[in-house]
Amino acid sequence: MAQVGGPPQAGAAPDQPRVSKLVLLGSGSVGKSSLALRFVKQDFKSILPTVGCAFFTKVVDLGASSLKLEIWDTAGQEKYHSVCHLYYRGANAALLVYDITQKDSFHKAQQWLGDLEKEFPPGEIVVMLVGNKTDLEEEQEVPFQEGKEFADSKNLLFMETSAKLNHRVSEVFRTVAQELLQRAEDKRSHSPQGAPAVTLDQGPAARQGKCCTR
Ligand SMILES: Nc1nc2c(ncn2[C@@H]2O[C@H](COP(=O)(O)OP(=O)(O)OP(=O)(O)O)[C@@H](O)[C@H]2O)c(=O)[nH]1
Repeated sequence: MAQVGGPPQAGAAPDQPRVSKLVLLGSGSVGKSSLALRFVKQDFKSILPTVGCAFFTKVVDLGASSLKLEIWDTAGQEKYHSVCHLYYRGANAALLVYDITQKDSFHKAQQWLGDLEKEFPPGEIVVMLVGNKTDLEEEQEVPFQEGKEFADSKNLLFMETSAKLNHRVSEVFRTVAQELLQRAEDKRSHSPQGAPAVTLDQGPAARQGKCCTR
């Protein structure tokens, strides 16, 4: 579990990086907090179950541009499920995390997607399916191909990670950040006056090929 933080800032000054809200969803113990901790603090340790929601921020430097991610780490335990939709309101991106050694957690991630689909029109937010704990490959219950096929069928980005071994963790967040910036850029270039866009509403299909490897 991470520390519960205060409310995030609503926006950023013109010289500040664009701010996007990313929410981590998935069953208890799949490694949501560990992924956030690894990405934000380059750390991995035994952590207690999240209560309610924990909050992190990190500026992702993508060379020519950067993006500030507000990372909302939700509690996966069933008893908190009813409050979780409060956290993903206003999200620009979601990571649907499952544990590759727990088939149930893969099914649960699919249910979370159903919840997101009720909240957001198709393609409005960037969604990545993340199969965590690849270091436990010998116990794998959800093959890579099964995760990828599901992600493809739903037009989601997809990666497998190990928060423990720091395998592909930063790639997950950087890919989502890149996608958010790309969509904002696409939106801006398609708007009649070239005005900066606020709504992010294009699907990731065209760009997802680059991030479907272990
Ligand atoms: N082997 C292995 N263990 C991991 C990995 N990621 C997390 N864990 C362990 O899995 C357990 C649960 O991790 P958390 O990060 O608390 O999981 P969570 O999804 O945030 O859990 P909730 O807060 O209950 O929703 C902890 O004991 C972690 O150390 C991983 O990549 N590999």
